[in-house]
Parts: sequence; structure tokens; C-alpha cells
Amino acid sequence: MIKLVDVHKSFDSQVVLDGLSLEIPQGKITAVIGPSGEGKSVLLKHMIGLMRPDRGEVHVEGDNITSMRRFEMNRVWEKFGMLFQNAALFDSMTVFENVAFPLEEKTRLSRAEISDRVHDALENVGLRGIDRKYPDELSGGMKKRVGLARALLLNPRIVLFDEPTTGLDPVICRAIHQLIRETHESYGYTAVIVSHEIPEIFDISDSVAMLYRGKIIATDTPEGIRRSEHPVVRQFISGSLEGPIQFI
Ligand SMILES: Nc1ncnc2c1ncn2[C@@H]1O[C@H](COP(=O)(O)OP(=O)(O)OP(=O)(O)O)[C@@H](O)[C@H]1O
Repeated sequence: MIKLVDVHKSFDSQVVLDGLSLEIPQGKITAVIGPSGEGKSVLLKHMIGLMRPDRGEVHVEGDNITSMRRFEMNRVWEKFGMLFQNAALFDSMTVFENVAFPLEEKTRLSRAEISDRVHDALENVGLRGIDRKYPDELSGGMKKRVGLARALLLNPRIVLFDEPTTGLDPVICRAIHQLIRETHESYGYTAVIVSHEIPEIFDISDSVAMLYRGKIIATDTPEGIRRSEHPVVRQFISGSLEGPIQFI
């Protein structure tokens, strides 16, 4: 479980997280939704300890990481896989080298073993025969799949997805969602997915948390969120221009 308790985070005078509390259940898929610029990426960075709260606490599977030192964080980071918004592939490396990178950094596996693991990982995300290509030569959907293969390679206990399907067409978007669900079923990781794909993301989520004005204003099953009477949740889900959310 990941637990955030009364987390506050500001950048200069801009308050982004304002007493946010949230529990992410173990082994489930949780979607985090909310208007653009509300702090969803900032929230993910707190979960993985890349950002520290000004106030409040962050716990990861029983460890209080709020002010944990770097050498202790290494042990916590081993639990995480992360798929960043832009897939964060290294442009100067081939697909094979990109996916092999965590294995080379973190394990003492032989070249042959690394090669087998990389090929298996690529096959699991439906990619074959692209080892020697460079990220520039891939479509957006393929890049995300390579990023997913890399994120899952060390069999992480927790995987954070920051907008895994942004900019992809609806069919590829569904394929990536399906892939997340399948890999989640076979690996059993705890997943947190920041997404703007509403209602599509609901189909693969066990629970949904909505971030608004620095706080989690609702957490529920996808069905509960769909039926919510909360005016902000209702407006956001329906995409209506009328309601408490102000668009500038
Ligand atoms: N390192 C930083 N320094 C200063 N401000 C930051 C930093 N990181 C994020 N912010 C600010 O925090 C706010 C929230 O950003 P964040 O990227 O978390 O939003 P988001 O909800 O993920 O948005 P989107 O849905 O558009 O991706 C923004 O106003 C952003 O400018």
C-alpha cells in the first residue's frame, strides 16, 4: 500500500498539494484523474520519492519515505517501475539497449540471459523484430510499449503510469490499456495510472481518485465515481463547461 497523509507541496507561492491524503491499495489498479495542471504528476513524484513534501507524510509498503535518505531510498526504488509521459527512452540507444538498461545496471546477468529477458519482455508487449531500431523510428504507441517493457522488466511491485496513452489514437489507446490489465494480471503489481482517458480508464481500474485544488475530493470504484453526486466530479466526468470547475 502507498499512503499519503496530509501532504502539502508548494512551488514558490503556488500551492499544488494542499493537505492531500490518499491510500493506494496493494495489488490493485488505481486511476488518478483531475483537471490539467492540478498536480497529478507532482503527486506521482511524491509517491516514488522524487519530490519531497513540505509537510505531511508518504509511506510505501510500510516504510515512511518522507525524509528518507538517498541510500535508503535505493531499496525503495527497487520496488518501482515507472512509465513516464513521453516513455523517456534514450534516443541514442536502440530498443534493445533501452530495455536492457535496467538489467545491466541492476543485475549481474550474463549477456545471453539479458538478451533472453529483453526478447521475452518485448514479446510480452507485442513487439518483435524491432531490437535494432532507434526510438525516433518508432510510432508513439510502440514507444509506450517499449517503455512498458522496460518498466516491467525487473518485476516491480509497484508501477506508476503517467498518462500512458496521451497522444495515441483510440484503438492503440485501448490496446495499451489492455496490455496494462494483462501485465497486471500476470505480474500482480500495484498500479497507479494518471489518465485523461475518461471513461476508458475506468474499464481497467479497481478504484478512481480525483484530484482537485490540491486535495483528493473523491475515491471510489469506477461505478461509484460515475454515479457521484459531487458537483466537481460530475462536471469533470461529463466534460461540461457549466459547473464549479473554472476554465480560463
Ligand atoms: N519542479 C517544479 N517546479 C515548479 N513548479 C512545478 C514543478 N513541477 C510541477 N510544477 C507546477 O505544479 C503544477 C502541477 O503540475 P503537474 O504536472 O503535476 O500537473 P498535472 O495535473 O500532471 O497536469 P497535466 O494533466 O496537464 O499533465 C503546475 O502548475 C506546474 O507548473
